[in-house]
Order: sequence, then C-alpha cells, then structure tokens
Amino acid sequence: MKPSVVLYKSLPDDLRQRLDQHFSVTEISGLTPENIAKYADVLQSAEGILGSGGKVDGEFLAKAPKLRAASTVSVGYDNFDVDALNQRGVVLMHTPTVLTETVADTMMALVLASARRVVDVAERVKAGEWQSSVGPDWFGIDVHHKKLGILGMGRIGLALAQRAHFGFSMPILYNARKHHEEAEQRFDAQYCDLDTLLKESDFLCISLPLTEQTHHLIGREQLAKMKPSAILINAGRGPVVDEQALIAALKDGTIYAAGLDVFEQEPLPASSPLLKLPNVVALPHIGSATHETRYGMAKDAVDNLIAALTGKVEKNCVNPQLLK
Ligand SMILES: NC(=O)C1=CN([C@@H]2O[C@H](COP(=O)(O)OP(=O)(O)OC[C@H]3O[C@@H](n4cnc5c(N)ncnc54)[C@H](OP(=O)(O)O)[C@@H]3O)[C@@H](O)[C@H]2O)C=CC1
Ligand SMILES: O=CC(=O)O
Repeated sequence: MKPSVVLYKSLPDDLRQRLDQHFSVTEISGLTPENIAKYADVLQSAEGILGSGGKVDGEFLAKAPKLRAASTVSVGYDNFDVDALNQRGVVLMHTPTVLTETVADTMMALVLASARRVVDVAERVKAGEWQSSVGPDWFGIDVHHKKLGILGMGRIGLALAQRAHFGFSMPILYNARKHHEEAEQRFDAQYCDLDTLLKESDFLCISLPLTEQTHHLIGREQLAKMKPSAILINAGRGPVVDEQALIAALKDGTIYAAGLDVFEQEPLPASSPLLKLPNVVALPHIGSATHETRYGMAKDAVDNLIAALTGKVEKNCVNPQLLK
C-alpha cells in the first residue's frame, strides 16, 4: 500500500501526478484549524505532509501520530517547531537554493523602487499629475556607489551582494553570526557588528530567518542609529522588524524609506498605516514568485518528500541528524 500523504498546496499537474505515483494523496486547501479538524481521520494515518504556511507544532503532531516527513515549499521554516519534530523523529525538508537568485532580484527591485520612488511616481503619472517637466518633488536618491548593508549573509545575502557589487558598484557591509569568506573575497564585503551596519549603511537589507534571536532584532533603538537618508529593505520575515517602530521611524523621518516584502501579519491588513505612507513600497510576499522559481520549488518539495519517505535523502533536510 502506498504511504498516505496530505497535500495542502496545489501543485502543477505533472508534479501532482508524480506525487500520486508514489503516495495516496489527500489534497486540502491549507493547514487551517478548520481543515485540521475536518481531516482528522486523514491526518491520523498521514506519513507525509507537503505544502506551505500553517503551524506545525507539538499540538499538530499529536494529531498526526504516523507522520514521518514534512516537506515545505519554502526555504524558511519558522512555522515549524523543529524541536517538536525532532522529538517525534519527523524529518523536515525545505527548498533552499532553487529560489535564491529570484529572491535577490526582488530585493534589488525593492532597493531601486524605494530609492527612485518608482511606485509613487508611476502612480502620479497614472493620476495625470505629469503636466510639465518634473521638479525635485519627483526626485529620488542614487543607488549606485551607495553603501549596501546586508543583515544575514546566507544564500540570498550572497546573491544580493553579487548584484550590488558588480551591477551597481556598491561597497558591501554585512553582519551574520560568522564571517563569510566567499562574500569577502568575491565582492569585497566587509564584516561589521550590527551597530556599525546600522550607522553606516545607506541601504539596510534584511535576509534573515525568523528565530528567537532575530525576532524584533530591528526596533526603535536600532532604527534610531540609522542615517536619516537610509532605506530599510526587508525580505526575510516580517517579525524581524518591530513594525510599529518602523512605522514611527518612517513617519518622523528617522529613516528615509522602506521596501518591504514581508510583514508581521500577512496578508497585510488594508488598515495598516504602512499603506498610507508614500515612502513605503509594499509587496505581497513575492520574493520567489516567478513562474519558473515557484515551479522549481514545488518540484523540489515533491522530490524532497519522495526522498524522505523512501529513505534516500541527499540534500534539503533541516534536521539531517534524524537520518543517521
Ligand atoms: N520574501 C520571500 O519571499 C523570501 C524570504 N526568505 C527568507 O530569507 C531567509 C534567508 O534565506 P537564505 O539566505 O536561503 O538562508 P541562509 O540560511 O542561507 O542565510 C541566513 C543568514 O542569516 C544569518 N543569521 C541567522 N541568525 C542570525 C542572527 N541571529 N544574527 C545574525 N545573522 C543571523 C545566517 O548567519 P550565519 O551565516 O552566520 O549562519 C545566514 O547568513 C529565509 O529563512 C526566509 O525567512 C527566503 C525566501 C523567500
Ligand atoms: O518566504 C519564502 C520562503 O521560501 O521562505
């Protein structure tokens, strides 16, 4: 009998067929509390789950006693309680690498859009405000040759550094838990402590995972250390930045602007003050959202689950110690 799997994200037809070849699949619309209650029987017998979003913690695992592997269609896995998975011996698979370049493109797009006010100015053109040659109230600030600070020099940070260094002649500063030789050698990136990164960066680009250590790492105190001309870009996870402190800093001129792909609450409520600020570019968490990359992530997630449930994992495992 094929192992039972709960799929909580739609897949392209060919990938769904591949999953069906290996498993008995039940598709649900998401890991919402309602679905977890409604599909209690299916979860009781599920050996694998595949999807994105939704909380997978001890409480969820108690409802899925046969679970052996979870495959998330994302690189970030902050919605999983990894300690609880480890205790239960559930292997967690994710999709790093396949999305790295696309997310770095999104970050560079946010850098450019925020500095050159692309969204704000384009909206004014559409509103018919372009009546004569534009003056300083339409101008932005330069990107090339400015200092780019990267907070989190992992896969995505490195790909961003490559773009900024070769494409825009930007000096790179960075902070991470350790030094990254590749970034220093290839892109002349300089390691610094967080305070120096805040004080010296013209662009502070956050590509950090959400962990206990990074939650609200950037708050009022840290924003106050930034230049009034600085722009904050966040494509890591929303709660890395204290959003109320950010809103205050954008309103009172502590910093110049922000380009955000991630938020403390997603989808961002229509009532969010961020949406009223002209110096904010807000994207709907589309860091990896191109047709090619989303297909690649889904493919990796399917392959990851097949590997995990057939005991052939070679990569993309968050808790490989369970495989020994
Ligand atoms: N907006 C979007 O659509 C997307 C968002 N993401 C987010 O981006 C994150 C990063 O992805 P990726 O680059 O692949 O991950 P990596 O694991 O390759 O990089 C993470 C980096 O963060 C650093 N880091 C972790 N904790 C700390 C800390 N406490 N202080 C300083 N640095 C820290 C790591 O430091 P060190 O190198 O020293 O270990 C590493 O350099 C994901 O976890 C996800 O949350 C990812 C994809 C798409
Ligand atoms: O936010 C997206 C991810 O892949 O992580």
